[in-house]
Amino acid sequence: MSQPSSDDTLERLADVIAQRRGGDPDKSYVARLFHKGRDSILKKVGEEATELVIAAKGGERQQVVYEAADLWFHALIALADAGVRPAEVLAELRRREGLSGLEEFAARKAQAREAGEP
Ligand SMILES: N=c1c2ncn([C@@H]3O[C@H](COP(=O)(O)OP(=O)(O)OP(=O)(O)O)[C@@H](O)[C@H]3O)c2ncn1[C@@H]1O[C@H](COP(=O)(O)O)[C@@H](O)[C@H]1O
Repeated sequence: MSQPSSDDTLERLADVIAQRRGGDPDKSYVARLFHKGRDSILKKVGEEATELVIAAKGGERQQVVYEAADLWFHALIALADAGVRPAEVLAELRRREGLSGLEEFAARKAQAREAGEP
């Protein structure tokens, strides 16, 4: 049996997060975080990013998976707070597919030079 795609997982999780918004903070972690407000959500994203960095430095594979899941989960809450769906982020990544990061950087630099920016 084939596994559902990761795109479905992010969309389904985003649906659950949207449903929890405005829910009882005593019954739902997501509701509690929304209740605490944007600063708390963004602080959590920063903490989870740092935890992923530490795990990746440590090099323990499974720990990296756990911390990346924590980061993606909290990033989805931040996206919901900003009114952005995962599909929009995935579409942006798809748009960048095949576009070399180095070429994009060089084009941006050239544009800035033409515009007389330092
Ligand atoms: N994927 C997750 C998920 N990942 C991590 N977490 C929680 O995120 C919290 C923060 O993680 P930390 O490592 O920072 O742990 P902590 O020490 O408890 O946090 P702090 O006290 O330091 O703030 C933990 O309580 C985790 O349980 C999650 N909580 C919920 N989900 C998903 O969200 C759905 C809705 O959850 P509820 O809103 O709780 O119903 C669930 O069914 C899951 O699918």
